[in-house]
Amino acid sequence: MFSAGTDTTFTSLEWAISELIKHPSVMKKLQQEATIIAQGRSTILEEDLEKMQYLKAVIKESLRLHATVPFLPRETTEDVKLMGYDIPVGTQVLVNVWAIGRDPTLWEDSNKFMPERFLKDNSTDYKSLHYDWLPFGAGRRGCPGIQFATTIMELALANMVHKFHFALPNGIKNEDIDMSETYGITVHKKSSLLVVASHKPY
Ligand code: HEM
Repeated sequence: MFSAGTDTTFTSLEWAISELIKHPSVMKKLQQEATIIAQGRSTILEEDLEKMQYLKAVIKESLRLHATVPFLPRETTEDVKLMGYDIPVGTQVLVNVWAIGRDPTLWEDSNKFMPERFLKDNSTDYKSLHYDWLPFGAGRRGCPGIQFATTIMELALANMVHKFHFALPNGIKNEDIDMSETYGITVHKKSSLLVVASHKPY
C-alpha cells in the first residue's frame, strides 16, 4: 500500500512539473488560475480545488502522456476473439495503458501536451469507465487510492506553482528537458528534473 501510494504520486507530480516547465504558456495559465483562486492568500486549500478546472485538466493531460503504471495485468475469464486473435480462457494479458493514452486514433495530436482537451470534454472523471484513459486502471482491481492521490497531487501542484517560479539551471532551455523514461514497476523520468525555484509574489 505504501509503495503503491508514494512512488506513483511523486512520479506523476514530477512528470506534471516537467511538462509545465517545458510548456511555459501552460504554466503561465495555471499560475494565473492559482492567483485568482487564492485572492492574495499564500496557500491554496482543499476547498479551493473544485474551482481549479485548469489545474485538473493539466493533471489529467499529464497522466494521459505519463501513466506511471503502464501495464494492467489481467486474466481472461472466457474465450475471446479479439482483432482476429483467439485468446483462450485463463490467458494472462497486459493492457497497455501507455499506448492507449497516446493512440492517435483516440487522441488528436496524441503526443502533444494540451490540457485544453480535458476542458472541452470534462466528462473524463477518474471513477467512470473511460477505457481510452486509464491512469488508475479500471474495474474491481482499479486503484483504491484515486481520491487521495488526486487531492494530494492537486494540492501540491497548485501550491508549488502559486508560491514559486521555476527555472532550469545551467542555461538549459525548456525544450531541452530530457523526457526519456525508465521502466520499473512505475515509469520514472530517466534523469531527475532539476529546477531552481524562486519565490513568487501572491
Ligand atoms: C498518481 C497516483 C497513483 C496512480 C497513477 C495509481 C495507479 C494505480 C494503478 C494503474 C493501479 C492498478 C489498477 C488496475 O489494475 O486496474 C493501482 C492499484 C493500486 N493502487 Fe494506486 N495509484 C496511485 C496512487 C495510489 C495511492 C495514493 C494509494 C493508496 C493510498 C494507492 C493504492 C493502490 C492499491 C492498494 C492498488 C492495488 C489494488 C488491487 O490490486 O486491487 N494508489 N494504482
